[in-house]
Amino acid sequence: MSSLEEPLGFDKLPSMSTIDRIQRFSAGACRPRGDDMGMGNCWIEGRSCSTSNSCDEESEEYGGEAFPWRRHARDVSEGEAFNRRSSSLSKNRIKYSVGHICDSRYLPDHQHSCKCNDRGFRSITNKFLKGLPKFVKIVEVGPRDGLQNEKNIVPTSVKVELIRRLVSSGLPVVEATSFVSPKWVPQLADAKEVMTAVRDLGDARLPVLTPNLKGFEAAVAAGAKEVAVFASASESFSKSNINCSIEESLVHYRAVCRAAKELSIPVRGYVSCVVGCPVEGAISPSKVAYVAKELYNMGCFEISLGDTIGVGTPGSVIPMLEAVMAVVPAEKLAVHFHDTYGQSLPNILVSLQMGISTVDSSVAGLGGCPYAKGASGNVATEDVVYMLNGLGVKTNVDLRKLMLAGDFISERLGRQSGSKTAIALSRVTSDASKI
Ligand SMILES: CC(C)(COP(=O)([O-])OP(=O)([O-])OC[C@H]1O[C@@H](n2cnc3c(N)ncnc32)[C@H](O)[C@@H]1OP(=O)([O-])[O-])[C@@H](O)C(=O)NCCC(=O)NCCSC(=O)C[C@@](C)(O)CC(=O)[O-]
Repeated sequence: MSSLEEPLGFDKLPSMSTIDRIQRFSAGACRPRGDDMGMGNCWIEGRSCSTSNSCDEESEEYGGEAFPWRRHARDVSEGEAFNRRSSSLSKNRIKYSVGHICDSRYLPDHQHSCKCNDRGFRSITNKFLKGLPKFVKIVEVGPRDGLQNEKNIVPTSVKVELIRRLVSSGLPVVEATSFVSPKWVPQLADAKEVMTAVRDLGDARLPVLTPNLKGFEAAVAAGAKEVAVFASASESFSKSNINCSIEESLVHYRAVCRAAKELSIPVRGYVSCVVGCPVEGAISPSKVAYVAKELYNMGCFEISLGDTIGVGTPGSVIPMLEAVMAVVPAEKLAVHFHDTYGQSLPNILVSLQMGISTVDSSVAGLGGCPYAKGASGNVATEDVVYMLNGLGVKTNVDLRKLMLAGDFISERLGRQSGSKTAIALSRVTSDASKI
């Protein structure tokens, strides 16, 4: 490990009390709890510790809402089913590939201390982080959003293997492909073959994009059990992306939702250009709220808000979310950030603080929309998982397996991963192997 990767210079620490605080966050002091996959959550949630001197109920000093938009605590049962499997995989993996060299700060399931008996420290973290959810559902969009913009056609077998690896990393949802016109998106012309090959992968939901009834019917015939429709908050982007106005698209999507309801197929709704449009510039939050509400009213079980060209900052994301949350409940919303300006992680953090607990991301930061000039890749899933691990928020994703999936696709595409976490952690591992 190079000195740059040391999180703090211990020699420069001002006082013993600070050292004490840091030790609580270091490998020895911050042992993961066996019963929760090392994702003990008390320093975020301020509760649930098993030791007598550990966190009790949330610090009274910060009993009020840190963020006015915050919804009430969510049911975390959705992720619990993955816990045991991921836990045992993690332990084996760590011993095998990292051995004793790499300390637990880098372990995928590393979670900072449950022994948070330092009231001052707890108060500080509670003050800034108590609105975070316990569990974040990550919707992996790499095989679809990530690959759709690739110029060279990726072989179907590679797409299928990528999906298989992503699923085996514990991701609960992996968007597999799009049943769109092959003239518009040639890269995904093999949607039927991909879906047919992955339809029986057991452990994850595998939604596909369907812009109209034709796409919906083809998706269902290929075995899709969940679909997504994609509208835009920008009129210009709607026309360039799906060749129709926003209102026309909503007519198509109502038809898809009706057909899906008859077959009990869940439909996710996307709204793109929620902050900015490559043609129109800034998009007003009220337009986003309007489209989101229409999609919600027609039966979409979840609305994903896409910053398609990645121009948002917390300064523009907060008012947008506030407008949407006035018409669609926070627990029905997801955020979908492209990382063009490196703003995705702060945007995600602020979204979580506002009560959202579903985040779209793309392995190795793949991505970009063919009809949004200048749009870069989605936020890398590895970076999201790393941040959430550090915050003690559960995802049930095995970071090591996820990184292997990222290596796999990056090698096939002939380029370095777009994930800073993947690059940094592979450097740590390779440095370690020289010792
Ligand atoms: C919507 C259409 C189809 C309209 O395309 P169109 O040309 O207006 O459609 P049409 O109804 O006039 O039909 C033209 C031809 O397409 C065929 N067709 C018609 N529908 C389908 C279908 N489903 N599957 C396969 N073929 C289809 C249809 O059969 C016909 O074939 P032909 O008679 O010429 O041989 C087209 O514009 C299209 O496929 N667009 C998709 C573009 C796309 O996938 N963009 C990327 C999505 S990413 C995004 O939106 C943002 C998001 C979700 O990632 C969030 C974010 O990042 O912010």
